Amino acid sequence: MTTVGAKVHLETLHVVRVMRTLSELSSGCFHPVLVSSQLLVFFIVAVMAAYYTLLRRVAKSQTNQSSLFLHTTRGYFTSLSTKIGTKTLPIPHFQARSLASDANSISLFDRMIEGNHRKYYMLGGKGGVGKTSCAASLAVKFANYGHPTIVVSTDPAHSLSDSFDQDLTGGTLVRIQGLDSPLFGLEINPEKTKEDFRYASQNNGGVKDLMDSMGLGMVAEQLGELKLAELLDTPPPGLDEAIAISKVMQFVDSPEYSMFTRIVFDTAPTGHTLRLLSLPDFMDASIGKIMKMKKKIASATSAIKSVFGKEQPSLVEGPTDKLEQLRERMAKVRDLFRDSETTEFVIVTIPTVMAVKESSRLHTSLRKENVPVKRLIVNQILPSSATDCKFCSMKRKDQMRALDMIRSDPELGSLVLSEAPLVDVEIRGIPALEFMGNMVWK
Ligand SMILES: Nc1ncnc2c1ncn2[C@@H]1O[C@H](COP(=O)(O)OP(=O)(O)OP(=O)(O)O)[C@@H](O)[C@H]1O
Repeated sequence: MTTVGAKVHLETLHVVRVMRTLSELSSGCFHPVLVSSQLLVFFIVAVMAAYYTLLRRVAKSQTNQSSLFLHTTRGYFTSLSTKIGTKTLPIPHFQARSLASDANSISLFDRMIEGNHRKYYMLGGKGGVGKTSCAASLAVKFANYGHPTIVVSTDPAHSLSDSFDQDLTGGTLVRIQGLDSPLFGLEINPEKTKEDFRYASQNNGGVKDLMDSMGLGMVAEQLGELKLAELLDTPPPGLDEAIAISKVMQFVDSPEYSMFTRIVFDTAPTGHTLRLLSLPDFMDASIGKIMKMKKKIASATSAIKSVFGKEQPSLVEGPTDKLEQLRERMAKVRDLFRDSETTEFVIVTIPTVMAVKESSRLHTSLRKENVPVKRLIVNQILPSSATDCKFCSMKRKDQMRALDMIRSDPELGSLVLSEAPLVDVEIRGIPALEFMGNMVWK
C-alpha cells in the first residue's frame, strides 16, 4: 500500500471507529431518567466532537490539503430587605393561579402571564446593560403571579447568584428563598461539565465504575477512545451553547420539570446567544452528515465483505437509533425557539449609540432566525429630574438622542418599548428585583 493509501486507510479506520462509537452510544441500554442529564450532554459533545474530528480528518484525507436617581428607592429596599439563605430543596407540586384578563385592555405583561401552558423567555443584549437584573425580576414577577418558574443563566460569566444574592452555582436547580411562590434558579456551569469530560477520558476509573453500575461501561470506554480530553483542550466552537441546549432539551422533555409553566433564560452577551440559537440547526446538519457518512461507509464495507463472502453486521440501522432521536430533539428545540406562542426573546439595551446599534443588529439576526421578538427594554435611563447638575443634564440629552434613534430605527422602532430608570442602588436581592420588575414588566 502506498503512503497516501495507508493514510487514507487509517483515516477510514478512524472514521469507522468514530461511527462505531456513535453507534454504540446510540444503541440500547439508556435508562431515560438516569441518563437524562449527564449522558445527554455527553452525547451532544460526543456528536460535536466526532463531527469536528470527521471534518478535520476527512477533509484532510480527501484534499490532502452617584446618587443619580433622584426619586430615591433606597428606603423601599431597606424597609424590605432581609438576610436570605439558600439551600437545595425538592421540587414541590404547585399550580399556577388562574390568570383571566379582559381581552380589550390587555397589556403586554398580561399576555405574558396568560395561560398555564409552558412559555419560554430569553433575555439578551450587550454586556452589562442589565440582562440579568431584567431576567431575574421577570422570574420573580412570574412566581409572584403564581407561575412555577425556573430562571436559568446560560452566560458562562454568570451573575444570577449575585443578582439574587443567593448561591445558585451548584449546577442543579436551587429553590430561591425569600418568596412564597415557587421559583428555582440554575447557573449552567460549562467549565464543570468540561472538567467532567476531561475526567471521563483521562481517568476512566471513577466514571467507568459509575457507568458500569448503570450498565454503560462500554460507553465509558468508547468515550475514552474518542480522546475527548484532547478535543476539550481545544473545544469545538459552540460547546458552551451545546451544554446550554442540552439543558433546554431536559426542560422540554423531562416529566420532572413539567410543572414549571415559565422558564426564563438569562443569556450571554449577543455573540454567544446567536450561536446558541443557531446551534440546533448546526447540530441537525451535523448529525445528518454523520448519518449519511455512516450509511456510505456501511454500504462500501458490506460490498467489500460480500466479495469475500462474509456477512457484515449493519452499521446503518439499529432498532433504536439514538442519533435520529437526538436529531428529532434538536428539531424540537429549533422549532421551540421560533414558536411565537411559546417563546419570546426580549432585547435589553441602554440609551447609548453603541448599545442601540448592537441591539439593532441583534434584532436583524433574530428576525433572520425567525425568533419572535416583541419588546425592547431600555434600561438605566436618567430620570427627567436629573437635570440640576451639568453632567446629568448633558448625559440625559445624550440618552434622549439615543432614544430618538431607537424610535426611528427600522429594526427597533416596531418593538414595544419598556423604559426603566437608573436607580440609586444596586439591583440585588428579592426586594430590589420586585421593585425592578414593577418598573419594567407592564
Ligand atoms: N436600572 C438600573 N439602575 C441601577 N443599576 C442597575 C440597573 N440595571 C442594572 N443595574 C446594575 O448594573 C449592573 C449590571 O447589571 P446586570 O448584571 O443585570 O447586567 P448584565 O447585562 O446581565 O451584565 P453581564 O453582561 O455582565 O452579564 C448590576 O450591578 C446591576 O445591579
